[in-house]
Amino acid sequence: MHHFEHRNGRLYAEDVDVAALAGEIGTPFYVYSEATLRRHVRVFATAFAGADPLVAFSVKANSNLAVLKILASEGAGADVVSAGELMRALKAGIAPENIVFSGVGKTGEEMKAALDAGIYQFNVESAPELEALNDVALALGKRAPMAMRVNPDVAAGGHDKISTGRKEDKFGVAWDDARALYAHARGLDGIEVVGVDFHIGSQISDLAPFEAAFTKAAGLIADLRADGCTIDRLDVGGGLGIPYGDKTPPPHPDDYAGLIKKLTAPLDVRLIFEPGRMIAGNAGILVTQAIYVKEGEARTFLIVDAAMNDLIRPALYDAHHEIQPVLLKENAPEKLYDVVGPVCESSDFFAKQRALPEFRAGDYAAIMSAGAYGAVQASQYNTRPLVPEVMVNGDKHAVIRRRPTFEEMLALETTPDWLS
Ligand SMILES: Cc1ncc(COP(=O)(O)O)c(C=O)c1O
Ligand SMILES: N[C@@H](CCCC[NH3+])C(=O)O
Repeated sequence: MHHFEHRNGRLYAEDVDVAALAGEIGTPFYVYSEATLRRHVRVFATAFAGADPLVAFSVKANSNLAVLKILASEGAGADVVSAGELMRALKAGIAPENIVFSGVGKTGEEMKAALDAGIYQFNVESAPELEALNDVALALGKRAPMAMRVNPDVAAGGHDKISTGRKEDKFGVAWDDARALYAHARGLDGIEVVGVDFHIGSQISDLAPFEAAFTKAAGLIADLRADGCTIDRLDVGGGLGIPYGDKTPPPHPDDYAGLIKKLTAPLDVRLIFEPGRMIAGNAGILVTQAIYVKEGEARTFLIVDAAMNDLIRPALYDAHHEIQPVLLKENAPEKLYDVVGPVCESSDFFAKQRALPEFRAGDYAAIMSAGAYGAVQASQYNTRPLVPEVMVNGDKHAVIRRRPTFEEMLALETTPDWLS
């Protein structure tokens, strides 16, 4: 069941008419479906009923407090990568014992905040980070629960810029160093070794890399246990791809969960998942309005009011997003468009040479699958206000982040006194 679909030629977000919403909110804006978020996070609860995995939503994918609150109400935890994300997760009501902290550059201050909060686990990514965590924990008179993020050196991920599990990527501890580093960690009084962690990339389109990484991790767990480490947890990261409408769809989340379940059954570990895109990606769309249709010499440009600063995925990763008219017109001819924004960059595009039903200035368009890595990666480039985010639930809707005023956008800036 899809929560963004046309009924009688009009796009609905659940039971909310998107064109009416656009009239009320003003374009561009993001819309999220609460029902979709809930359905996606329940995949794990269903697949692992009775096994009590921790589903730590990767907050970087969509960090809006309302989104986090919805996921928290489903029992989800959070995977955070900064003090800011930690603060959001706690504020949304996610219990500290359901929070894991990832990232290659955690600062001492961030470690302290997380230790004070009493989070579940630090995923440590290097030898110097391990020392720093030990020092911070000792200074607080605490022991930091620690899993090492190991780099299994498997290639996975939809795009070079989002691959993370290869030797040349900055993430994780080199496979060959892991065992020695764990042995060292065991001797540190500020560290409590609890598990093993990997995360191999994002928008992964088949299950083979997960199986490869998992098989290596299982071997490591056996070695570490033989060395005398207590390994009770395995964090398998995130990374499962979602259908964006261009390529063969990635495996269904049920199949992914099934594979992990089968592989981990003999291991006797508590599983931690860090899904981001899988939960939020297809729970959101970006609604925009055509400003002009420009007939160029070689192309027809559909110039819309959303831009790369609102959704940077096409510019950054050549990502494909489906584009749909919000209101379908009967017998509209198809035309080839470059769909672009108003920002002064050639990389400001949403689609190139895309066949779409004919658009006119003023028509609304929906950029699909924009719920993950959309609003969170937005900027105010060209002094464009961050666009509002709206949550729908059945026929209800609420603005969950409003558009800032220009005064608010400038409020942090001051002119040096020698200029006044
Ligand atoms: C450590 C970690 N966990 C989880 C995720 C979430 O990934 P995804 O949105 O692909 O599920 C990421 C981002 O790739 C990450 O870096
Ligand atoms: N931001 C990327 C995914 C990166 C995942 C971060 N760990 C995307 O939009 O596809």
